[in-house]
Amino acid sequence: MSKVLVSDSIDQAGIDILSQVATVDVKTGLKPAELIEIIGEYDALMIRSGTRVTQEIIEAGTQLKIIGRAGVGVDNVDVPAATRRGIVVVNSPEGNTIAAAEHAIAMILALSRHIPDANASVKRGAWDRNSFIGAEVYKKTLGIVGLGKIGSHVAAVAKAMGMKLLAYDPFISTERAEQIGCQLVELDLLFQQADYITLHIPKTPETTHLINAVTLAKMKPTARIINCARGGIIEENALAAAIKAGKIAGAALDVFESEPLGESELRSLGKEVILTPHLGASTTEAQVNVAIDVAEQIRDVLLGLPARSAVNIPGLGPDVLEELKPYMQLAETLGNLVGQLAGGRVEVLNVRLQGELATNKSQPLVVAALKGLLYQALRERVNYVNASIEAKERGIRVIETRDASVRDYAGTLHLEATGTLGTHSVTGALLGEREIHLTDVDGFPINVPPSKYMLFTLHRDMPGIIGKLGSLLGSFNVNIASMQVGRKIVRGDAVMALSIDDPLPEGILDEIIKVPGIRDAYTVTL
Ligand SMILES: NC(=O)c1ccc[n+]([C@@H]2O[C@H](COP(=O)([O-])OP(=O)(O)OC[C@H]3O[C@@H](n4cnc5c(N)ncnc54)[C@H](O)[C@@H]3O)[C@@H](O)[C@H]2O)c1
Ligand SMILES: O=C(O)CC[C@@H](O)C(=O)O
Repeated sequence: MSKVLVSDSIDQAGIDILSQVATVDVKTGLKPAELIEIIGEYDALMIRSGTRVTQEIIEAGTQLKIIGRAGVGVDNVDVPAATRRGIVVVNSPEGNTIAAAEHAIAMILALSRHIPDANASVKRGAWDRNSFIGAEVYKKTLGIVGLGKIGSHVAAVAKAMGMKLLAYDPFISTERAEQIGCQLVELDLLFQQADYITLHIPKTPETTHLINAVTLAKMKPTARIINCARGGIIEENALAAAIKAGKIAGAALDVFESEPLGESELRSLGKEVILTPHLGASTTEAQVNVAIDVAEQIRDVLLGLPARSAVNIPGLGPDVLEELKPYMQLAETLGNLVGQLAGGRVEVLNVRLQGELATNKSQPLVVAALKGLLYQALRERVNYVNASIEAKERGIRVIETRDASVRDYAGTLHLEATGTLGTHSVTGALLGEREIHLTDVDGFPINVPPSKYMLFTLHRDMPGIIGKLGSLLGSFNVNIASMQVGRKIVRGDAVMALSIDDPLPEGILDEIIKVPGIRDAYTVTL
């Protein structure tokens, strides 16, 4: 049975799902060294934001197949390191959207009405109504930086509160922003006009320290900043200094450059600053959502099924996957076949996607073809996650072409591998939407379903050659299941494709190429 380590607290609903297929150990609060020591026993790791999955941990996780992040951000996982090791990284892109958006709204209101400090003063026994005069949000301008899932929900709620909405997001259209009720503006204008600025962007090199001394100086002295996105988007010392100097009115932060928050100027500030310990996703509903979402994906991957929200398998969303599944199998089989025909080190793989495959949605087929191509070298170590990287590291150049015109099939895939021992090509298609057929080998038309053990010959089309090959195989006790010859002209060059019941015994290939008329022979195991 597989073993799953859960190293941050997650909802029981997730544990129940994992327990269907694995032994689940919940060990929270592990130090990095403790995690490194035990991770080698586990097939899957499930985390929230508390565990930093570094390259060292990934390398120690020799059995790891999947890392599941019960939440959106995967910035606490070294995704490139996981990708190189062929480990799928999955998240829950939508499970905590509402929770995080509502936390941002709560921060806006709490900041405007000084709720945390007013509450604390009453609990201390005071009845001070003069120190907590607030501000209304009605008719104020909210600047939303990042109009994705969370930013859009914040917009909807803020609109209902009567706020005017400005947004900055270079990756969404003006029409989309208008649908959400936002005016899309440049970042500087948003900084200059907003009474509240709320951040809903990922932390990337471009967004790191987006809020700094220079950008803070552009804001109104009455502006308040809310960050429920990621620590590090705001330069915290510059923010504290701006608030102290009265350059802006306040800030509410849920996330910090370093978590847990250590020594910080922000802690010393008064009611103009609200700090929460990364609670954006901490609702019962969101925790159930993300735990189920991610546990289901871990369960599926451990059962050999694909994950629906893998962050490191390009273009393999659930719809695409469903549609492409039979073609993925075709691509993998053809990759494996052409890799074995090519023999030595492959340097260039030409992938031609034809007919209905000539769309951008077919990108995962190239990955599947590479996975097949590298299977002989890497066996189970190659998968959809690392196939492209492994190919690149081996210097395999992939050339992709698309051709919408195709005659006999809805879609065909043609692979041509050029390597140290020459060039070989195969073409395949699906029959009845699922059954794989080889339709061409090295330019010779054939029509055979691939089988586990196959023999291909390149020979001269002449009387008696099929009989001679049949007798030779018979003398080695090799049973032929099917045989087909593909030729372009009568008595010219031809290809023979044989399905055989067992692997070809050692040494027989040398005998086969001694048969007059046979120029080459290749055996493959698929
Ligand atoms: N506090 C929490 O507990 C909590 C919970 C959930 C999500 N989050 C964080 O909230 C953030 C938003 O999450 P989401 O689910 O809405 O993500 P999302 O991918 O749906 O939206 C992010 C948006 O940011 C935009 N964007 C990217 N780079 C940008 C840039 N340089 N400038 C402006 N816009 C840019 C993208 O176009 C996208 O529309 C993420 O950082 C996520 O990790 C925090
Ligand atoms: O695990 C958490 O509670 C935080 C989650 C949040 O930051 C996310 O990115 O989804």
